[in-house]
Amino acid sequence: MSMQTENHRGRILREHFGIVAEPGQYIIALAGNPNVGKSTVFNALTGLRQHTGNWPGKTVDNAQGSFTYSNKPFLLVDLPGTYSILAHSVEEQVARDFICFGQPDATLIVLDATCLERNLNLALQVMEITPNVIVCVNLMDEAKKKHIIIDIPALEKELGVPVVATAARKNEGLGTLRETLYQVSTGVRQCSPRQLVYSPAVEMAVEQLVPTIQRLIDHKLNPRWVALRLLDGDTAFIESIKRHLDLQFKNALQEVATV
Ligand SMILES: Nc1nc2c(ncn2[C@@H]2O[C@H](COP(=O)(O)OP(=O)(O)OP(=O)(O)O)[C@@H](O)[C@H]2O)c(=O)[nH]1
Ligand SMILES: [Mg+2]
Repeated sequence: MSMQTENHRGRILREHFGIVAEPGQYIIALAGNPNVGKSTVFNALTGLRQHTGNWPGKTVDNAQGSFTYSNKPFLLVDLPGTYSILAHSVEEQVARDFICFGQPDATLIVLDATCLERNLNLALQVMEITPNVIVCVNLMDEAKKKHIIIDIPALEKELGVPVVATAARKNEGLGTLRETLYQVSTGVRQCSPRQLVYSPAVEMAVEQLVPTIQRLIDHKLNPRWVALRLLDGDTAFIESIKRHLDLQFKNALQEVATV
């Protein structure tokens, strides 16, 4: 990555999200349903190197913590616990906007091993936004107690992104998690997340919108995801684009949205 891009990215992060990142630090967003052990994972990875506050302009907690792995610096950003990131609440909006516009190098999604099916909804949503996803199946000790067996390699194959099993409270699986975060953030390991396929009518509309969106957004966002949000009539998303991207882009995108 060029120095110019890195500086530009750093500036966007600091101004809009209150993220205090050092130059060269890899940024990892930490997402998950409420009460799945996100903060436990966050604490296990960052120890005491953390600071907390609020998201700018919101009464939503913001925790950031740093760690070093293989001589590379990382900043972990703990997002509010949400079941979805379709921005139906302020927490969902904060999580969605950071994953979309904060341009983290990777997004770590923590899932509860005892109710995987419900938790996978959020993982699939994030996988529509960004390819750099790592799934952490936490609470493996609780799953074991309930005789729930999870085939991690099969899940990894189905999802197309790395899956790591952990019991964060017992500090189990954290070594593998660190190594996987390192590999995905630095680009050593490429992910190819499975994409949801919608009805033929939706897919056809997406196909028609994508080339125009691609031209307008200049690789800033995943065009398929933007097309899906526009087709969904997601006005909150258009508001977020207004806040986070430049005016020229905003006006052009609104024209696309009204076609
Ligand atoms: N048995 C077990 N308990 C865990 C594990 N990870 C976290 N916990 C416990 O689960 C509870 C919730 O953990 P948190 O880390 O606060 O979960 P969270 O996702 O940050 O919760 P919210 O921020 O409220 O959404 C706490 O009591 C943790 O000690 C684990 O791997 N095994
Ligand atoms: Mg928490």
